[in-house]
Amino acid sequence: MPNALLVLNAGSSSLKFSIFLDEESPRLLLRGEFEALSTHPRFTARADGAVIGEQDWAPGTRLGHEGAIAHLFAWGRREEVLGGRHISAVGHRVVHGGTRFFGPARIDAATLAELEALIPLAPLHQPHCLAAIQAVTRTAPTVAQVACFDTAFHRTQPAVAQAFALPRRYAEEGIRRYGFHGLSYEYIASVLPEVDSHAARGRTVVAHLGNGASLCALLGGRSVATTMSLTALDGLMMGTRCGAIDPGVLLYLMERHGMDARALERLLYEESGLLGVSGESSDMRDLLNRSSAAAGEALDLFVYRIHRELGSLAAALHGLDAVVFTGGIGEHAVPIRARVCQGARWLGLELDEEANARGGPRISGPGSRVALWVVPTNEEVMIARHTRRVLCEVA
Ligand SMILES: Nc1ncnc2c1ncn2[C@@H]1O[C@H](COP(=O)(O)OP(=O)(O)O)[C@@H](O)[C@H]1O
Ligand SMILES: CC(=O)OP(=O)(O)O
Ligand SMILES: [Mg+2]
Repeated sequence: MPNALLVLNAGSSSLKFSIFLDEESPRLLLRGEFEALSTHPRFTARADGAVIGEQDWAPGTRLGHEGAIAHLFAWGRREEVLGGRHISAVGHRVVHGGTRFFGPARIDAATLAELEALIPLAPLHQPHCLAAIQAVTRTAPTVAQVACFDTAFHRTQPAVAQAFALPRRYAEEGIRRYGFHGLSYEYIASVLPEVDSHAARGRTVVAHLGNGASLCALLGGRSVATTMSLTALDGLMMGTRCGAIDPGVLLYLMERHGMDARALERLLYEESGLLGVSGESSDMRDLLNRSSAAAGEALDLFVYRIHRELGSLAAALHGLDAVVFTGGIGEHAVPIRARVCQGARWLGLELDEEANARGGPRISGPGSRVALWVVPTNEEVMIARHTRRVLCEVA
């Protein structure tokens, strides 16, 4: 009987998990989430859409990643949950792999120390990924753990796409463009040959529009450019992040508002984007239901920034054969997809409005020069595949 692989994607206040059968093509058994880990924790697990596990803690309970992981392992040991299978390995989404990690890596104390040094490059994500790793080490010290990086897929980019126009010594220190959402792009690249073989061989922009948002230019399925860079702040406007910004703005805020690094970090990562511009919400579904002028302006800017960056990636690809929408917004926000496509008609995008309203998968009209698709992403299955491969190589 195959064992089970646990996949963890740790956020600041949530922990998403999936459990796969540990076999050559890992198959999903169940998935779930812990929400509001430090305020009002709630655990839900589903298999085939049906709820198979639920728990609520009292308001004010600080469960944290450690408590959540202990609960998850104890729950998973129940006979009715995994049928007596035990968790043989844990795969983690780790946002930043820096210059050292260009592929998934088995986690040991030395790896963990290197990943800790990258916290300043991903302050919104990396501490939580590492907290989950440490919690698993304490709860289940003998279980093998593998880190799968959001940065790794972009290592195929040409040197020019990875460079900043700064003095060379900074590049040598690792200050360069990395790019993120790589597990999502890798998954899309892996299914693209079945979705659209022409796009898979050709020039495709994938729009991963979620809470964090970025675009990636794929040439023959390999990343050649992306909108995020050293950190997950660059490029598109996001839920609470500003996206690309004139560095002069930061100098001004330091000089005139006396802001230090911590204050700027909070402003740029947590108080900007849809939340900052609307003053109302960071959540796209919520904003689409609001009628205030500020909410409208936030949506206008979100779409405008995608238009600008889409043009930039089409330039990096010297043309465009397909656009794929994915992520929570890309998969579900019908009006946002419509506005993105309408404003990019000059690039050859012709939307089929009915297909878009249905959610695709193909949403381009018959006359469209550029094929348009909606493809749900699956970062978790990518992590499960990598984890298995790394551990099989080691064994
Ligand atoms: N039906 C929907 N319509 C519009 N937006 C949606 C819908 N479902 C989810 N979203 C949006 O997707 C975003 C979350 O994307 P997701 O990829 O799940 O984020 P995360 O980066 O946290 O994984 C939120 O802004 C949410 O409002
Ligand atoms: C890298 C990143 O932005 O991730 P997320 O979309 O999960 O915030
Ligand atoms: Mg995400």
